[in-house]
Amino acid sequence: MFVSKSLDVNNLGHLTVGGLDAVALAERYGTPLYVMDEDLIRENCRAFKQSIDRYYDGRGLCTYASKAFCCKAVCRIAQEEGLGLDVVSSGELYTALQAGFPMERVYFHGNNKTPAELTMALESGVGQIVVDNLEELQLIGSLSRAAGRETDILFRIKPGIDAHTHDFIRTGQIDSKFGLALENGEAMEAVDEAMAMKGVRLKGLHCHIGSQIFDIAPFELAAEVMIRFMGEIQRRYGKTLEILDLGGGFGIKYVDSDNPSSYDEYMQRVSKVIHRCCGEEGLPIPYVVIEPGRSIVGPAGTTLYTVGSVKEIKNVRTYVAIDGGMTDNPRYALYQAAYDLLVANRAAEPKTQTVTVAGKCCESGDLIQENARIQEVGPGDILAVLATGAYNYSMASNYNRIPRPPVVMVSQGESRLVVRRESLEDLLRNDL
Ligand SMILES: Cc1ncc(COP(=O)(O)O)c(C=O)c1O
Ligand SMILES: N[C@@H](CCCC[NH3+])C(=O)O
Repeated sequence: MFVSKSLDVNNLGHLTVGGLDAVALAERYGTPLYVMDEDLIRENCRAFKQSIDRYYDGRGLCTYASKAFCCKAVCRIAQEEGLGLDVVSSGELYTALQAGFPMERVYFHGNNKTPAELTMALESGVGQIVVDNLEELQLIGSLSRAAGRETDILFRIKPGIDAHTHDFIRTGQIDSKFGLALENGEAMEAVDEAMAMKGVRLKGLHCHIGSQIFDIAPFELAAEVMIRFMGEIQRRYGKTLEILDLGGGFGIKYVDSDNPSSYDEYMQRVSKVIHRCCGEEGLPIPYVVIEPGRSIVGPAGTTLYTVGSVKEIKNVRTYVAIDGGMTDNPRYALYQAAYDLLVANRAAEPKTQTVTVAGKCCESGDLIQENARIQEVGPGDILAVLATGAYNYSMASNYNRIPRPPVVMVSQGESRLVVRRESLEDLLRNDL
């Protein structure tokens, strides 16, 4: 009935998230409110971990891509579930450090890491740095040598694959700001430089072909391209790379028409390709890393808003205005992302009208969804937007000086605050 198994309807006809009444949560914590089902996050972590253990005989790692939703509580969950962590900035790294995340299981990504970020990563003992470009390679080399150490690196490779997803979240093709291309030789040039360089140890390769991808075929193709390149490196240098990081990108169900493949099927099919290609190239099976973000936290999140005005413009459309908007969920404004929504206090009723849900920012494009089917709705109702656990809180802003909403985790029938609501004083904390 719902896009996420976290959701249900109780005998009051209210939406429940992780078994708790959404209307009661909205009353207790206020709106807008992000609610995350901790049990579902843990279930997703375990499903990925078990799968990778099964297909690679325990020689692999599921790292959680923290960009999807980063706070101390989620880093602790990833740690407790035995996952690694993908970070892309000093802020995400700092969050992981403050959460006590084991640094050897951290992979540091990013297409333009600053010298300060790289220094912080080296000083914190980050396990692997995923190098994006030649300038970064030089920088890591010199920082490592100055510190009298050797740093384990992977190269981010563009496998030249065009995955079917929104243009802004496609990253595997040659025209991408991320990584080193194979076609024009720059990836091998980087390998040559790394092999000759003191201060770095080339441990492996990484690719990430995009996000919200439903087909398994482009992932299989990427794995094959990467193993072939590992074979080339082996023949050129007699060096066997140990790690193959295949990134994340697995699609989730936002609306009924979305039909994601099972993650286990993805793992099985990709591992088959890896086993076959390694056999053909005469390579041992590498330590395989994956980096799901959206698929771990996305389905676990629900955002709750209070409806303010309902503006019916005859023969045009009906705007339902909420007390949040693009500041807590910019995904419709950015990608026209589809979401399922409902009136949480009338969740059992049929959806009888079509509305546009608008935020409160001074911006006409501040919409959460257009032409959304929804129950009868009026001022004071609680509107729920479903499957908002990924790239909502983490992409929130303070535009119009709107404070960011809090995050509540629900687990085993209890709720707890894991990120406080920003206060007006918080908004001024850096003003002089
Ligand atoms: C390098 C890298 N790894 C992992 C991810 C996580 O992707 P997703 O949230 O789609 O699983 C991303 C974001 O697309 C990424 O850029
Ligand atoms: N932020 C994007 C995805 C980018 C993934 C990060 N590389 C989204 O909301 O879909």
